[in-house]
Amino acid sequence: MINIDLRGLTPAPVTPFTRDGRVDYDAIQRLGSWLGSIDGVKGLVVLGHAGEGTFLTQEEQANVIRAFVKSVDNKLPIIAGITGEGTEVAALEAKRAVAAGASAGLLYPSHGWLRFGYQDGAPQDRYRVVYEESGLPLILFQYPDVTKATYNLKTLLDISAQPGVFAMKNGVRNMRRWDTEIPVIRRERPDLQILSCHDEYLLHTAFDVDGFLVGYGNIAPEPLIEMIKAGKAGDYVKARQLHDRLLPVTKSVYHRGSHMEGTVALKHALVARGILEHATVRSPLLPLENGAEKEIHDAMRAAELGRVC
Ligand SMILES: N[C@@H](CC=O)C(=O)O
Repeated sequence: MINIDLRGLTPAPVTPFTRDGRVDYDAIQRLGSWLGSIDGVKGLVVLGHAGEGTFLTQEEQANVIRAFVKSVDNKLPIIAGITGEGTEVAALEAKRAVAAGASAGLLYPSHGWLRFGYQDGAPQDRYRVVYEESGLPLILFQYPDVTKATYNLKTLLDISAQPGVFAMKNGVRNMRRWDTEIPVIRRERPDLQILSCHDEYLLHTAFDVDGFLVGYGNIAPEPLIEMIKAGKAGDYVKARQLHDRLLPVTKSVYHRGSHMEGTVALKHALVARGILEHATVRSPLLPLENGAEKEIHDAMRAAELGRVC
């Protein structure tokens, strides 16, 4: 029995860097302790896309997990992105995450699948082996329908029935699939926690989920927690108000050329909140174009997301 409750907001924190590119552990402490202090935040997923997890060395990955565990005083589950390409490599990564104090893992698809697709049964095997070898409880990660790494309904049902899998982060971004598959998954896997990661479509998915697992949770945890509550209550008017309030931020962070740029934008927005001092990222991320920083700060002001420290 896995005892991790993510029914609420689970932000995926960025990894702050110093200006010369080292991991900034003081900033992790500020970010983690702030997020961890907010009622309705249920856990943190570190080393994900927003966390630039694949840009870190193995030693840095372990240290980042440890630093976030410390930042929340061990009171919230710290969940590690597990991204290794090969299944055995991912299992070793999961074992290192356990040793560093992670309570669970968000298991990414093997990267090559994005381009080439996968053999039938390979995703099920990946989840089985990583769990059996590491003992790390796992979140199933559904990639967008436009990628070849997306899982069909049968694969989702198979994986979510396997030991160790307790939640699904769904970012399918195909509303036909969302509308038809979520009810089936709910019916067939009633204990599975279903979390939306549609940063740019949160209003549209809020009514069907147990919570959000999003990079967006770094910068706007308070209204997102309200939106999750409104979704659960079936209160469209309230959810729509929150969506409209956040729209300038959504546009300036997530309507960019690439979802990857969202990570750079998140760091600018965290400067606006007083948590970070600058938006340094690691290659292959690059600084945003001239004017983007001001646009993001203006949007944060318009959405009444001010400094917290
Ligand atoms: N929110 C994005 C990026 C997260 O990893 C997604 O949909 O997967």
